[in-house]
Amino acid sequence: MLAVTDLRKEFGGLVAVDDVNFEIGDEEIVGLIGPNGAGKTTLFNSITGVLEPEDGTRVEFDGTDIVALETHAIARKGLVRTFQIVRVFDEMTVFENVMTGALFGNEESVSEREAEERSRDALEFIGLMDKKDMTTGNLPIAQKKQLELARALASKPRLLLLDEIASGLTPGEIAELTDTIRRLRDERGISVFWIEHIMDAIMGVADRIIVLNSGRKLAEGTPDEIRDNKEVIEAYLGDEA
Ligand SMILES: Nc1ncnc2c1ncn2[C@@H]1O[C@H](COP(=O)(O)OP(=O)(O)OP(=O)(O)O)[C@@H](O)[C@H]1O
Repeated sequence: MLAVTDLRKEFGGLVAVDDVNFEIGDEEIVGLIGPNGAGKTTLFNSITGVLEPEDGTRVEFDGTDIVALETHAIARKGLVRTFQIVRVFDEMTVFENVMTGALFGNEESVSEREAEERSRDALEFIGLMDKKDMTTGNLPIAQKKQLELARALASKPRLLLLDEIASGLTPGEIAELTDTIRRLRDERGISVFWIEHIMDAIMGVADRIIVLNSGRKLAEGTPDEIRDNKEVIEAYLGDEA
């Protein structure tokens, strides 16, 4: 579904992402972890059109080169992301927020009625239907994150990029969130590529983990393989020292 080849991004003399290669398949949940400054956010930004990667980088989504495309054009193709800092519109209701995803996230134009149907479906799937008329600014953080997921779902994604969606949540809220993410894959066939610092959140649900360190891919494997990987452990210990 997503094939990234020789992804490179420099800031002045600093190589933030250093010729990284990987693929994400259909109905797969892939975690992206690594110490602070490893290049995770830069990698996400380079895939989603926020940053322009260096020449030689190839990013193919369903066989189409998306490197030169703008963020909204990439989203319309079905590659949708959430942000580390939640970006819902606080002054709108929950339902209005989800409608923005349903109306603007799709390649084909969607009627108001169809958008409303998709929004209702997304809110029901995520479990937020009873909050649909609330002003978003009044929601607690866990529900704002659910709302971000609902809005993304309403735009009919094929691949969802999640940026530290578990941060700031209690263990109970994290368990609920990971359950929702697993259902997105199992029941809706959506692939997930997920940056996360909270290991308990990502290790329990990911099929595969990619580890970045100093811009390079340090390791890739199942959660169990990554937990036992000496180089990965050392990279994290170095981060804490
Ligand atoms: N806009 C920028 N200009 C210059 N340097 C940048 C910019 N954005 C990121 N960097 C640098 O690129 C490197 C990778 O940063 P990035 O934010 O991608 O790491 P990260 O793995 O997401 O870190 P964290 O886990 O702390 O969010 C860091 O050295 C960072 O200082």
